[in-house]
Amino acid sequence: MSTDLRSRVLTEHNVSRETAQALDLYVAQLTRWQAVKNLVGPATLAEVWQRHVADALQLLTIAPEARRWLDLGSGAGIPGLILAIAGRGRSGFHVELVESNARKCAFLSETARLTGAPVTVHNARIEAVIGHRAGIDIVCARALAPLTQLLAWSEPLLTSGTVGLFPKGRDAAAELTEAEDAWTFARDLIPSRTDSQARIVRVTSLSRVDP
Ligand SMILES: C[S@@+](CC[C@H](N)C(=O)[O-])C[C@H]1O[C@@H](n2cnc3c(N)ncnc32)[C@H](O)[C@@H]1O
Repeated sequence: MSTDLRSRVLTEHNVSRETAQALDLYVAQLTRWQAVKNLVGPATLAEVWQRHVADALQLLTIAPEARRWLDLGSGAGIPGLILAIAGRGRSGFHVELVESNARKCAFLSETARLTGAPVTVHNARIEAVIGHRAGIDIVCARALAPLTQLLAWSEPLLTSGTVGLFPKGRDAAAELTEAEDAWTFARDLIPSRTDSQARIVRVTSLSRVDP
């Protein structure tokens, strides 16, 4: 682990000592489970503070007022569990994590318990749960599916006032073009703080394109 990177990330995000301890616990858990369960790309663990922690925390800076989050395809809790750890001191802050892989859900539940992160873990497929969610401020998903698919899954929320935040790589513009064939929506492309090539697509006011 790079101590410099850790310090830089904690300073940039103005993280309290308690939250820093909880994030350290998250990283320790990820490292421990990774040895046997392979939760993230092995090469990314050496840069966990930049590639995963900072990449997740930047969403809080985009939506500082949001309290109720839904993270689709959470995997090892990126971004959802990291957001919950950082936001746990904020009144009403809560993150729902949807993940179909039971092994990853075991990691999410154990790490949330150890860090005191306010989450609900849904060990389920997105299709089975998303139509039953309400009162969600932000739906997010990283490294899960092309934007068109993310919009299709999130339709019940994005047509009802929820905002979508979808971190994307250098193909963000192409994914937007494809999505605009099927959907009408307002959107911004926000530069990523962790990768100069990457963008976070913010989506609001979704509706289907008339046939
Ligand atoms: C490539 S990983 C990304 C994980 C994490 N968001 C990240 O950025 O590191 C995608 C995750 O989504 C989960 N997943 C894929 N399709 C899903 C579905 N339909 N419902 C629930 N989870 C799903 C997979 O099990 C996997 O853990």
